Amino acid sequence: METLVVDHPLVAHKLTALRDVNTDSPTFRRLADELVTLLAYEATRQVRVTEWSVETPVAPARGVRLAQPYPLVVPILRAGLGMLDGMTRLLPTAEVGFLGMIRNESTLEAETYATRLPEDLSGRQVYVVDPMLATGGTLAAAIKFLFDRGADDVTALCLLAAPEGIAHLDESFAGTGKPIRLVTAALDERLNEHGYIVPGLGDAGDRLYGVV
Ligand SMILES: O=P(O)(O)OC[C@H]1O[C@H](OP(=O)(O)OP(=O)(O)O)[C@H](O)[C@@H]1O
Ligand SMILES: O=c1cc[nH]c(=O)[nH]1
Ligand SMILES: [Mg+2]
Repeated sequence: METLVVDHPLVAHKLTALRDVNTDSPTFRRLADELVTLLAYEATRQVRVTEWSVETPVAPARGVRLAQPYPLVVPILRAGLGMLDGMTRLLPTAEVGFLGMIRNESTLEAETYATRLPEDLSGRQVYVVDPMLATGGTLAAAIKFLFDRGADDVTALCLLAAPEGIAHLDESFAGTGKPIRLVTAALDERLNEHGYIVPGLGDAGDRLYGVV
C-alpha cells in the first residue's frame, strides 16, 4: 500500500487542536472538515481526467476535466460522515455511497450494518473516508467490499493511522495487484490495550456526534 503522511504546518496545527481533549464537538467538526479538505488535495493527485478545451475571453485554451465515471466517495458511518462535506467540496461531481460499520469493542472485529452503494463499481475510482485507522479491521473489510463490487482503485483518507492498521492492510491486500493508497494527517505511535490509537484523539465518532 502506498502511504502518504501529509507533512504541512497547517495540517499539524489543526490536528493538534483536534486531539485536544478540551476541544468541543462543534470545533472538532469544523477542524475535521478543514483537515479533510487539505488531505483531499493530496489524495486526489491521481484522479482521472480527460483533455478538455475551452474558450477564454481571449483565446482557445486546452485543459482537462474530471473523467467519467466520476469518482465515488464512501464515508464509513458514523465517524466518516464528519469527512464527507470536506471531500465533496473538492469533488462536487463525485457520487456518494455509504458503508455503516462498527467495531465490536470487545473483539475489535468490524461488523457491517448498512450498505448503500452502486452494485457495479467496475472502473470506478473510490475515496473511502474514515477518521481512524486503528487495528485496520474496519478499513480492510470496507476495501474488500469495494473490490468485490469491482472497484479497481481505492484511496483511503484517515485523519490518524496506527502502524498496526497499516500492517494489517498491507497483509490483507498483498498480491491483489490493485492499487490502494492511504493519505493521513499523522502516523501515531501504537494502539493501547483497548485498541485505541496512542496518543490519538479518543473515539472520533463520539467526539463528532456525542456518545451513543
Ligand atoms: O481500525 P479499527 O480497529 O477497525 O477501528 C477504526 C474504526 O473505529 C471507529 O469507528 P467505530 O467502530 O467507533 O464506529 P462509529 O464511527 O459509529 O463511532 C473509526 O471511525 C473506524 O471506523
Ligand atoms: O483510537 C481510536 C480507535 C478506534 N476508533 C476511534 O474512534 N478511535
Ligand atoms: Mg466510534
